[in-house]
Amino acid sequence: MQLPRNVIAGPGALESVGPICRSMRLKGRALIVTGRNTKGIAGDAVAESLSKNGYDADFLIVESATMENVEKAKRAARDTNAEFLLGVGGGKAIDIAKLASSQLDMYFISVPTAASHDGIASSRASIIQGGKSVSNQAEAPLCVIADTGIIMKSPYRLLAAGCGDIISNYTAVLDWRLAARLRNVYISEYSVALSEMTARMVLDYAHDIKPGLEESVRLVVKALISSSVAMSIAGSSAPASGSEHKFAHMLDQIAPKPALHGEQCGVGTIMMMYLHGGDWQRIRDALKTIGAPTTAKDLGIEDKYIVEALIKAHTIRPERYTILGDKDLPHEAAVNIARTTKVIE
Ligand SMILES: NC(=O)C1=CN([C@@H]2O[C@H](COP(=O)(O)OP(=O)(O)OC[C@H]3O[C@@H](n4cnc5c(N)ncnc54)[C@H](O)[C@@H]3O)[C@@H](O)[C@H]2O)C=CC1
Ligand SMILES: O=C(CO)COP(=O)(O)O
Ligand SMILES: [Zn+2]
Repeated sequence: MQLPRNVIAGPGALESVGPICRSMRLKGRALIVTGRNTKGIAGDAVAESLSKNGYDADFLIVESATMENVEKAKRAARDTNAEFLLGVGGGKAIDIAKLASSQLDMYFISVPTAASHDGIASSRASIIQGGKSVSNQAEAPLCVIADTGIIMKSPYRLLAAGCGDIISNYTAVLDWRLAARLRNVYISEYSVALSEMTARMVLDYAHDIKPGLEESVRLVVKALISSSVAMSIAGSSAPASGSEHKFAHMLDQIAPKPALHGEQCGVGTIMMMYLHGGDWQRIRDALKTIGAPTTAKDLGIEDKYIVEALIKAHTIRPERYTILGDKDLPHEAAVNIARTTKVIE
């Protein structure tokens, strides 16, 4: 089980990046893997904090979470003689830096600029390989430094997406239990308990998650970290990624303009909860209350892609058995799932 050694979350946390690296006795140059926008939002401030504490740093700008970009990050780290990496930005920059540093045997520090995903502190990296999303084992970050002041200023849409990524733990756990019964896969009850508790916190406090509220940011950031930890305890993403994630990853593959990861996972959770015979209306109501998408229209994705993603979702991570089974869904069944749950009209 691998967990971060230090987790700092609070307003102004970015200033502690340099001092934390000192306290962790890190040596040498740093490579900051970040996005085009997030460099200005946080990357430059991270470099400044490092510099004040005697560290030189180089930047690598990345956009998509592909294996090519992981290789690019590894090359950049070698070319600049970096000795540790920081991922500064959304889930994609963090996953690229996380996997590159694991493969290079280097320390990694996670600096999220948005509360949009639960990969902040996990030991997993979701990377597109051969056109498909693959969940890779990686090392958990040495430290997580989440500046809630910066996250507070990020678009509310990102925070609402993070809630969708957390609420998806409900169906992920149902799928995991199903796979344990049908396929005899290992299940960690500690991980299940943490994963479900985290999702329940967001569901129960949905009314308190609103734009412009510091408390909302704090609640969601803590939930994302504990969901990450549930994955690290399990040693897999099973407690936080099941059929609803397969659906979301398939949409990323086929929709001309996919929505945010967490938004797609939230909509997937409504439909997969219906398939599991659970209270899908409660999931839908909570997402609505938070202001997260609940329909194809909200996602900005045409109905036909929702149906196609449902039919083919089982082909993502075929080794992870879920309620979607291991065959294409009949077209009519997929339409029925999406219509009954009001995802499509
Ligand atoms: N490794 C793991 O355990 C997990 C990995 N993931 C992966 O993470 C990715 C999804 O993460 P996202 O953050 O949704 O995607 P992302 O990294 O593409 O970020 C979404 C957008 O938010 C912008 N952004 C970030 N911070 C901002 C700020 N402060 N102000 C304005 N804009 C800002 C980014 O520039 C980007 O345009 C997917 O690839 C998903 O598979 C998701 C959950 C868990
Ligand atoms: O997105 C995730 C959990 O929220 C990561 O898991 P996968 O990459 O296995 O889907
Ligand atoms: Zn996710």
